Amino acid sequence: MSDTSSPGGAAVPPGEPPPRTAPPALELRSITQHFGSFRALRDVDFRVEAGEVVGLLGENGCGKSTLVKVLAGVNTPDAGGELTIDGRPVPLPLSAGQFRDLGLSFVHQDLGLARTLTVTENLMVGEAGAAASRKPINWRSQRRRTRALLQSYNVDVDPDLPINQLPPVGQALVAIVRAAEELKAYRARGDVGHSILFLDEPTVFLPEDQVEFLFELIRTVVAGGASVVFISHDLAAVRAICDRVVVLRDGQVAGEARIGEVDDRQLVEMIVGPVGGKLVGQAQRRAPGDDLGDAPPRCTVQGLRGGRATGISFAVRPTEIVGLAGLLGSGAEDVPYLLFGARKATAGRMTLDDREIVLPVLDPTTAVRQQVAMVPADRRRDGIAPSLSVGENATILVNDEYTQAGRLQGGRLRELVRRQLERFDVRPRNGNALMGTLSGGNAQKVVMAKWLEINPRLLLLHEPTQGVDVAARAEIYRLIREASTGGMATVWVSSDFEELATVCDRVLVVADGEVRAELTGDEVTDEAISSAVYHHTTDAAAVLADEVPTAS
Ligand SMILES: Nc1ncnc2c1ncn2[C@@H]1O[C@H](COP(=O)(O)OP(=O)(O)OP(=O)(O)O)[C@@H](O)[C@H]1O
Repeated sequence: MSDTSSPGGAAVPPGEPPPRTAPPALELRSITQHFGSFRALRDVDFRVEAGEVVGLLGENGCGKSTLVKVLAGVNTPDAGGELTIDGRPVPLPLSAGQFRDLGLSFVHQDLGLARTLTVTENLMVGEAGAAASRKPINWRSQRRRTRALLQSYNVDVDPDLPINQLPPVGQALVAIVRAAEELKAYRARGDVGHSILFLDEPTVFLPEDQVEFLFELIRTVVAGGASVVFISHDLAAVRAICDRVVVLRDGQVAGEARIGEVDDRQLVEMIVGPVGGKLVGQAQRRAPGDDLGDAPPRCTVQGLRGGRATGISFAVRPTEIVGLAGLLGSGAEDVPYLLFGARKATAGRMTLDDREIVLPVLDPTTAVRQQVAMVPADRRRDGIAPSLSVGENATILVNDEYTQAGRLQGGRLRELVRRQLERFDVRPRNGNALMGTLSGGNAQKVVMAKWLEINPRLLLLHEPTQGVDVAARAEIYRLIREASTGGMATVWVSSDFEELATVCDRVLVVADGEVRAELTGDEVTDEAISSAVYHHTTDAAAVLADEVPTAS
């Protein structure tokens, strides 16, 4: 760990802390934040030097988003905290929208887009608000400008589509473009101080092949003289783009380091404490000797069509975890939704044990009745009810089993929730907390708990560990492996090939809507999956423009 001062102006090469010559671009001191009696932040000091990319790391629920929301004017911290920007004190709390005048710009975890408005409408929000003119909006020229703007960032989304009809990756790219444009507009005012872009888990929605887009954007932002705060659980991404990391644990600063001075194990130990290092890279593959034998398939899928899938067939045996790997647009990401009936298949049959399911007429209610579970990628939209309690969310699918003479058995349900929160290490361990107040990763753990409670025969997963911290991720791998020993068949779709290599018994490579290759046993490695995916994809530059919506 080092003194990580750096100068004003230029980007700092990793591992070389030069002497400090200018005040930090931003400095927070003694920030404490209570929510009721719960203390989410305690005496946090945090600074960002000019031209620096700072990684803000820590376990799910440690307070990263809470700190960022203090700067966004969303949270009102306790009295006593201080903020300086370019050495000038700025009184706290900040008012809503004040961040724009301070040169701060945000991509929040929930992206902060107006979901029912179009891409064009979202990208002009700031501009329209700033323009005092009362002239009617010329939509045709707005759309043209939006298209040109998106093109300048190499983002291929339809300006006329409402945000909620874009896939998560498209939504994330729009939010990132909007934030970058806000910074540009601030700098264009001239005679302004430093500017800072805050990215709260931006890689969550970005498949591997889109992450480089984000890095390029960060480099451009820094080259333009701005700084970036990068919140992520993706340590490879942190290592690739950050100069320095600051780690929070339980709402306090647990340490900081220049990225070149710590290896992965040290980084993980800074985040989760000494035990954490043991968890990293721990494969959750089938135990030696526990082979699948010649058990007949539990689930067989034949001729699945819908979305980008043009004829996908495969089988999964009891206890087996089968990964589907493909680039965005390959069709792999459609499979869970089609097999759950969340999106209508145009053709295909699934056999689950001895029951045949005609996929084009399947709906989610029937799927659940057949003990098919699905953890969607976009949990904010499809996975949780934010205004219900954590307990209600976790038990919503099994209420019938806890009802007697038309009345819910409160005591038994509370006991179930207690066990679920314990098993999935959900923090805080409070079943009465509102789901919407949970941190992103903890919300994902509740979604997993909810689905595993129905004892699935078939578990469908789409990016199940996005936004989940490194220790909790290892725990989720273990819990799914444990649940599968009861005979559950699992289909795991992820753009994180390292994750597939860690958990899957077998990986199917999907390209152009079909299964093109199969990797088994020792072939299931990160490198082999990646190479097979690129080898079999004829058009690796899959586009977003004609991407289908992720769920109905
Ligand atoms: N508005 C709120 N009301 C009550 N509790 C809240 C509120 N916002 C956040 N919290 C709590 O504060 C703690 C910190 O949450 P925060 O979202 O900052 O975590 P995080 O570090 O960003 O986690 P993750 O990596 O999972 O996104 C959590 O326990 C969360 O439940």
